[in-house]
Amino acid sequence: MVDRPGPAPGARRWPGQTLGAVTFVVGLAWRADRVRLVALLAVQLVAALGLGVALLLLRTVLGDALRLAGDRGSIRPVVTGLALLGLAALLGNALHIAGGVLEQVLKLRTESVTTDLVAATASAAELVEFDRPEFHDRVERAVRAAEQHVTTLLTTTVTVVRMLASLLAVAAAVTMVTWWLLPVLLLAALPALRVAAERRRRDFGLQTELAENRRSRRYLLQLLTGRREAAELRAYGTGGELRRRLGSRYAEAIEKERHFVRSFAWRTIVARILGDLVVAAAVAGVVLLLHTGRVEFAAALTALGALYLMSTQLRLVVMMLGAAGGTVLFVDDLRAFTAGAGDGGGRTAVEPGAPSFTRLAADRVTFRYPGAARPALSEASLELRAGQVVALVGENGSGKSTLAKVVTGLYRPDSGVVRWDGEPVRDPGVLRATSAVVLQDFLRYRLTAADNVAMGRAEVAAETGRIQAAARLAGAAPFLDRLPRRYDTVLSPEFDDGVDLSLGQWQRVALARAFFRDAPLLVLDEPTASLDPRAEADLFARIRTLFAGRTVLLISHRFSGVRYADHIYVLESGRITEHGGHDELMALHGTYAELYLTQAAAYLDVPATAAVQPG
Ligand SMILES: Nc1ncnc2c1ncn2[C@@H]1O[C@H](COP(=O)(O)OP(=O)(O)OP(=O)(O)O)[C@@H](O)[C@H]1O
Repeated sequence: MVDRPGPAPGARRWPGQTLGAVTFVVGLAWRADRVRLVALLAVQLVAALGLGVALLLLRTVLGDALRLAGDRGSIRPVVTGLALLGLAALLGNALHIAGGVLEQVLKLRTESVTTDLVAATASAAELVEFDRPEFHDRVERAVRAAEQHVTTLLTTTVTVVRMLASLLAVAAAVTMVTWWLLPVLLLAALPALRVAAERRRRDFGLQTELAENRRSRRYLLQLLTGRREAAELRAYGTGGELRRRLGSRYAEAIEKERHFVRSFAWRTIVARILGDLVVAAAVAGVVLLLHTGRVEFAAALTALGALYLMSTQLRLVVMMLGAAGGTVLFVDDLRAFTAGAGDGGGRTAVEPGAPSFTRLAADRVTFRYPGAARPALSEASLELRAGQVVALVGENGSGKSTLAKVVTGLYRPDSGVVRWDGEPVRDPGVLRATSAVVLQDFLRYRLTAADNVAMGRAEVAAETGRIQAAARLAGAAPFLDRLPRRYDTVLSPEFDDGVDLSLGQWQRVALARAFFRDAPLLVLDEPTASLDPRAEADLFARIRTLFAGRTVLLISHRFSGVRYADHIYVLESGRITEHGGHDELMALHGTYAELYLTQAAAYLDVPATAAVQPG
């Protein structure tokens, strides 16, 4: 699960980690397209086998050619051998092209499966995770791994399989001549392998360190290029300052990367030279054998060719493993991140006909946001009875939205419980399944109008009739009907034929989404903040008929609507300080009465101080 820290990347030993990452990637490719994966690996093996056969053929052709040169043989076997070599080269090329095509499609399919896995893990994470910077760093790394590293490691794996198989085939072909070439070559690769392992570990550390820098760069770029941001940026002339910040964040990252790359350059050079010295010694060995007459000329020539082939392949393998260093760690990190994806999201679907509650209560709930000095809610209790309209009031930051999110299962309380008909609710998914929320900062999907409504209940077929009915109830139908493509219009000018809505119109669309969800509990967090006075009065006047049969939790600073609620709770610094009906609370002359009269005074032209005087 995402809230498990997972094994610290870089802590496990290199072979185990690499094997784990490769198995994970191959597993993803298998899930994505097993036919292509098997075909691709088969192509690599056949191509490698072909190389070994070609080498043996070369040795025979060379022997025949030397005999022909010494007037001891005929031209026929030479011509046949050369023709067969040509055919092998043709086949090799064809296999190379076929492999490329297979790999391209397989990579895209694997990327799609991996991205979906990351999306599933992020969607299943508890809402509170999104308030932790570490979670965003992990998501950032996971997205990066899904978009780049998984396919890179897949390519590396396929290439390394081909190279290792080629090495084996070539080694098998020359074993009869110079069996000791293989261990010598492996020895030559050792220094480079060591440097690659060290680089891999440090690279991941650097990338982890730079995660926040990358997120901040992405955010700044979004500010500078986004449509929603464009107006305010121009109005305040902030573009230049934001670009300067983007530049300085880039400069920080470049400096760190530059330092890292330089610190490894000389070690890589030394490792290369050491490896080349071992290969040179092997060449000298073959020449010595030829000189002392222990191998014939054709065999020695073939061995030298093979030596060249093997050392190039081995160098490429080491290079690829080195380059795959960070990749392995990123993939390993992704594996830990996505392990157990899908088991933490709980239920969010409203099951038609699901039993509703008679009483839903928050019982002394306390909740603190990650990293916050003080709790946003302290032992807050509230009760919602079926069919009631219950209001939450209080000053900015008093905890109203947080309490609503606890009651609807979006946050788990640190202590206290939510009770359903007296029974503690263990699975917050049940609460999410029972409620529809119109959040203060509701989503504005850059999708069609119909989608914007139907997302209220995405798991059922979006019937046009039901969408339009929900839009009518929310007062959104008149303007949605006038859109160029009616409900099929995309609500964003960033897309062809797309249009934008006014904020008040968007608020009605969000309300329509809640109607479409058709849940027993409705949370309306400042539902009229952007509505005009007539629309606001209309919503409050009709709130009971509109939501008949449902329970409504209303958060609002508009006391004209709040006063008609069945029960009103007043929050102050995360605590419920007063509750009751409007008349009861007015008679108390407490916070509610003060807030109510302050607002009323503004409309009645009465000085607020006079209005809030008791009596
Ligand atoms: N995601 C968050 N991370 C950290 N602190 C938060 C977060 N959201 C809210 N808070 C803090 O929790 C407290 C309660 O916030 P909440 O949004 O519940 O208040 P509210 O009563 O709904 O305010 P408003 O009337 O302004 O909408 C505030 O002090 C706020 O700063």
